[in-house]
Amino acid sequence: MPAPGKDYAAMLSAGLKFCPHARECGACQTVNEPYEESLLAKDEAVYGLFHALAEPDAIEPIIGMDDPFYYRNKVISPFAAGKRKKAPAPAKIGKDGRGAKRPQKAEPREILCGMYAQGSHRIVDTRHCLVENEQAKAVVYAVRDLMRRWSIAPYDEDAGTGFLRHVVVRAGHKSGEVLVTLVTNDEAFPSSRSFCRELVRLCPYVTTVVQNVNTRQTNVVLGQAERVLYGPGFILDELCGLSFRVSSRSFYQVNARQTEVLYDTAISLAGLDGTQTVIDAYCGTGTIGLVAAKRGAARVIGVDNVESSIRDARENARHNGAENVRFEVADADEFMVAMAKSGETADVLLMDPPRAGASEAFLRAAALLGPSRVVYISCNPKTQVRDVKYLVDHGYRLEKVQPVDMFPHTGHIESIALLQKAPAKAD
Ligand SMILES: C[S@@+](CC[C@H](N)C(=O)[O-])C[C@H]1O[C@@H](n2cnc3c(N)ncnc32)[C@H](O)[C@@H]1O
Repeated sequence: MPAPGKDYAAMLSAGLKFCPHARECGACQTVNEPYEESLLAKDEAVYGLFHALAEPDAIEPIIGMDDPFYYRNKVISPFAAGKRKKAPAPAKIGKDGRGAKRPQKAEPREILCGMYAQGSHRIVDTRHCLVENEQAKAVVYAVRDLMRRWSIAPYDEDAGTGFLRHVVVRAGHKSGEVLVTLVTNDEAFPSSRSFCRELVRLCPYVTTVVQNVNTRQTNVVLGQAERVLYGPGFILDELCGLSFRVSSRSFYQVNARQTEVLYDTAISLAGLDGTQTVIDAYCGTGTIGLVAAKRGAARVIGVDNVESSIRDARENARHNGAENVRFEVADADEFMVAMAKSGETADVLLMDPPRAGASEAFLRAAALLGPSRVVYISCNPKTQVRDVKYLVDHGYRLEKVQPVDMFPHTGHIESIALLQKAPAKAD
């Protein structure tokens, strides 16, 4: 077999996938390399980080995907004006007027969409992306075509002018429902109803469209204000046999197929036997906590600081018939500190913080609360190992590290660490 990554023509003729945008886009650093090699590199990185804190056989090899393509169920694209097309050279006109042509209308500027090239705001057209959900990607290009036809101006980030800034598309991996968020630079959206009607005609799998208004000059994609333009304003999707509601601003894992593997692994590491109180810290829409509630937790308390996520989490509890759960909107640090002070107890702490990891205040309160197990899910093992070390220094043992490949072809690593409270030392 030819060495993939070295000879693209050979790769294609061997039936292997090849990303034509890889060099320019830069989001998937290893997409044109053999998948197994990138898994080995991730294994080495995790081993390098954790080996000083755990027994060598406690660090498991990464769980990869059988089919590591088109897995991203969330697709984001900016819009911007491209270069104006060159005007044709003026025709030579004879004295008798021969050669004269009617003046041409100025060509409209191209509208660019796709992804920002790594570390820049230059848009690369990534139509043939190998990791994004294909239906969601088609929506991006349908929106771009409608912008052209309806003369909707793309946003100009330097001048702060133009109308459509971004589109964010989320596809339910089991339900097939698709949520489209149009991020606009103005609240007024004339003809939004006919725009949505046409979008749904072009992409009939779109089940809801939301307008998000972001008028600030910022790199943050979403603004605060939203209104539903079409459909219910959220999609439903299934994970681990439960149904989840996902709305525009709520966190939802981008690789749903591997999320099931991640949650199955985390819940089995939690060792639930029907008696435990479980905290689901940084719970998002309550997904992992609800799976725990259905698989052996006596009681689950979830906390997240995004209001819409908690609204979704409560709705998710209701429509999955989970009565042994409670979700709170709060800062996770404040929640943990209050919980530790109140004298309440918890047996298992499930935690899944953002890339920055947990704060020392959170970890101090966790150690004080003293759950017998901590199952720490992270999308950044560098901050995870820092936090694990804190817990190891404060009475816990690192029992297992299980990486799961949530982001194939990229350098990103997701891993689960299981910590167990070490027995108190006899004096
Ligand atoms: C990696 S996501 C995990 C979500 C969820 N466990 C899941 O699997 O879908 C991190 C979550 O932390 C929340 N978050 C970030 N900072 C927080 C804070 N200081 N307090 C509470 N939640 C926070 C975010 O809103 C987001 O939902």
